[in-house]
Amino acid sequence: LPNCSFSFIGTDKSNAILFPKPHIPNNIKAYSISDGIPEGHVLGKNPTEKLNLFLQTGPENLHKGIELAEAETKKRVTCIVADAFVTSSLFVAQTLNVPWIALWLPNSCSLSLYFYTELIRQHCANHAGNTTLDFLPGLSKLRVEDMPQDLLDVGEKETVFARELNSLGKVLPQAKVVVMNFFEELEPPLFVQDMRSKLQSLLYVVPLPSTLLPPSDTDSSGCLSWLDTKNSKSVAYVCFGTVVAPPPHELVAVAEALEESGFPFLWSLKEGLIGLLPNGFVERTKKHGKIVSWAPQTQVLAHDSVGVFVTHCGANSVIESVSSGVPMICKPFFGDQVVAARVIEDVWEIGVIMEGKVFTKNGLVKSLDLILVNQEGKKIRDNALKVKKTVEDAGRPEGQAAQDFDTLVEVISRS
Ligand SMILES: O=c1ccn([C@@H]2O[C@H](COP(=O)(O)OP(=O)(O)O[C@H]3O[C@H](CO)[C@@H](O)[C@H](O)[C@H]3O)[C@@H](O)[C@H]2O)c(=O)[nH]1
Repeated sequence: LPNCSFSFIGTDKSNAILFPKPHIPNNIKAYSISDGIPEGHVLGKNPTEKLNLFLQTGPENLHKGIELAEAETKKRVTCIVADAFVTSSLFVAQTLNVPWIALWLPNSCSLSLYFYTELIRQHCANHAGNTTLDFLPGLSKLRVEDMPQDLLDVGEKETVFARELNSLGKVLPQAKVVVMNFFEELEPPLFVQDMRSKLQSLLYVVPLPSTLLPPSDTDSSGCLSWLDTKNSKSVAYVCFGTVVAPPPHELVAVAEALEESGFPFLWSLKEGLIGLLPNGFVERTKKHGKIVSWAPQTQVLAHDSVGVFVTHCGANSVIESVSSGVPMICKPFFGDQVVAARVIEDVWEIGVIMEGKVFTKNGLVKSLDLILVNQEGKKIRDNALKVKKTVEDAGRPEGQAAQDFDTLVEVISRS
């Protein structure tokens, strides 16, 4: 839409990361609003603290961003496209009398939970952890133990972030469009049907097959050339995304498992965490292991040498893994990650969840053996390749993603 102006409202910090990047078209301009973090406040370890502080700033903060954009462009805002859980953006859209388009960026299936909150809470209060939630359309494999804590916390325990999420069942039907960051072709059909019956419009936009995914930043750490020296499907790639980190004893268990199993491994591990690894681990595993603080993940997963992804199941990691046909060993931490892990293990059958959702040396060695070499893992490996094929087909010009993209462009340009 070269004739439309897009004002991207973010915090100073997020804009500073995004906007120096190449490929940003000229008609997108960034405006910064408050991140809600009080001056001098030191953030704790809880990954959602930042979100809570930002969400507390409410609609006034967003209004300020819109005022900045309107003053500079001398144009009126005609449509708001926002992260679904920033629900105050709906109120801003209503005040301005413009359509609200909500983006659901976490793992897609987790959206269902916010339409069945009360039923889920009752079910969880009365059933054991391994009981399935048979009443969830298309997601009857989900279990009580897979339910995000944020969904179950009520009263004083409910954070601002949780409150926003838990209100989505009422809020999202007011969106002109809800956009999923996933492939409709991989969703359980009953889930999609159920969501469509509750929303004005549901579009599946964005991801393309791995070959077309935008490249991650350069391979300055030499991951790809290192992978070139390894055998096909032999390497375990380990990465837990940008937000979470396993507790120290689990990091040690991962290291011990990688050392004991002897499989080649590539580990993207934040610099500050290397000191937590067992003494001498880096030196001892130098021959078959490589640790970097940032890997070009999309290309790593698309590399033929990678045979398994040890992941926290963040939505982008899942998309990148399924696009490349790489089976997963799942260690979800919170929220949508836990739901995705269950879908990976029990719906697509392209991976396994760590027992008890905890890393232990023996547990991880067992899972690596299963996926990389054992005959019993063949079905998982084959399924991962089938899923890759589905994604490739879904990304073709005549596929649903391309059609939904055109529909979204039309909705925005008409508003
Ligand atoms: O060394 C690295 C590490 C990460 N990445 C990229 O960073 C992104 C990480 O995204 P994701 O897998 O979604 O993880 P997080 O950013 O940690 O995920 C947060 O955001 C997701 C999307 O809303 C949610 O699904 C998660 O629960 C939440 O933790 C991916 O594109 C990776 O390719 C790299 O390229 N190299």
